[in-house]
Amino acid sequence: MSFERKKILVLGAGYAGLQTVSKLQKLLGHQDADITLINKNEYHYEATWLHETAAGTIDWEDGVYPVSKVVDASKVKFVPAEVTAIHKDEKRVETNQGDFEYDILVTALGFESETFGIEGMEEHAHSIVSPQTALAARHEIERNFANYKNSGAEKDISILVGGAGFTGVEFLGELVESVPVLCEKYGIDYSKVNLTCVEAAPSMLPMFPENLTDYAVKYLEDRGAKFMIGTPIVAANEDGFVVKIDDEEQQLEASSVIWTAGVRGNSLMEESFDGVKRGRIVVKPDLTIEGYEDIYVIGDVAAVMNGEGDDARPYPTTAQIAMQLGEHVAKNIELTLKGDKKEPFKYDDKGTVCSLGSKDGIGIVMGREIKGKKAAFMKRVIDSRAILKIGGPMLAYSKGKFF
Ligand SMILES: Cc1cc2nc3c(=O)[nH]c(=O)nc-3n(C[C@H](O)[C@H](O)[C@H](O)COP(=O)(O)OP(=O)(O)OC[C@H]3O[C@@H](n4cnc5c(N)ncnc54)[C@H](O)[C@@H]3O)c2cc1C
Repeated sequence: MSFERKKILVLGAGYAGLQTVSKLQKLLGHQDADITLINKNEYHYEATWLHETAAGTIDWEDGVYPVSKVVDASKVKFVPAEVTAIHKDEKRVETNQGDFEYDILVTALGFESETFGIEGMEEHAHSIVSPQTALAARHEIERNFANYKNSGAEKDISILVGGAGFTGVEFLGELVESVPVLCEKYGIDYSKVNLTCVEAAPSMLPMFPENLTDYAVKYLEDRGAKFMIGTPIVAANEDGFVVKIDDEEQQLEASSVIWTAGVRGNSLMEESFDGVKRGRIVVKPDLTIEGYEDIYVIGDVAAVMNGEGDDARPYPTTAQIAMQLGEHVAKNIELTLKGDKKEPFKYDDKGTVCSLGSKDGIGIVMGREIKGKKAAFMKRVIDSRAILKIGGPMLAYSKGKFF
């Protein structure tokens, strides 16, 4: 391939950014481009495993690996740095380690917590959006058990989970596994622990049919979880959540409060681009943004539209689509460098599996409903496949969920 050597800058080493780099280094030769990857940490974390870290069913190190395990240093320069500003008209990115210029930019800065302005939520609730926040939640949960007997043991241990969406349900699935272990470790009767999930919407897990949702609820209720569905949280405070029941505000007391009900795209997006809503910008079918042929936006900071005109709706932001977007951007960059036309992105939805701890789950895979052990097995396949696709067989062997 012969063409002018362009500077390609990739921001973020999550599923989208790291998949872009992994594919680019396969598609391009050493002399074809200057590729730089910038990420806040030296490591990549499996964001889809964070609820496991938060509940304490895995160690946080299990869900992370060094970015250097994926990056071919002869083709890609990896810079651990925090992006602080994107100057789209100057083709320049500012970081805490200096400025970087680019010809082609791939923005893949991922998600952060969204509390929808609920009073006190940011201050009083833990979120599950990074290894650090997940670890903080886990430590607080365990502290309650460790201190239970010293505290006079008058009150039950109560854990409140805000949101019965995908993350909330997966987190509860882990909690019903880890809490009995904590009870045993600290000599506490399981009946002294309350696990309550509060959800504003009248139903939960809208991506699954009712029979699968009912299965998940029964599985979790049988193991001690309680659900308060159709119950809006109006505030969080040091005692727990304030909820609205029959138009009356009521305090729910808790020793630990975890908010799982909202994520948004990185807030750097609003500061850098126009027309950004909740950290997400609408991308064109070729995954660039309007007016900027050389800026690709992918992963949780992108609104990738499904359909056309007024009926168009963004696809849900998931790791599955983030990885497909990363691969597609790498292909479009290769095409551009060769002087060819970029191709439109087509999403291949392979389905969704929601885990209920390590041994159970529900899901729809290739259009077929699954539940129980089969779903748990499928989840391990999906988790390990992500590592295989990005990092290859050796990394999947050391970090995947089968060995
Ligand atoms: C608990 C949980 C369970 C989930 N389960 C599933 C699931 O089962 N299936 C599924 O498909 N999806 C799931 N998701 C959603 C999925 O994790 C996200 O859609 C996915 O992580 C998005 O990938 P991304 O690459 O866009 O962003 P991210 O994974 O968020 O990666 C962004 C990267 O950018 C870095 N970064 C951020 N800001 C800066 C900065 N200023 N400077 C430099 N670097 C920066 C971050 O450190 C990170 O490495 C789950 C999410 C959570 C929280």
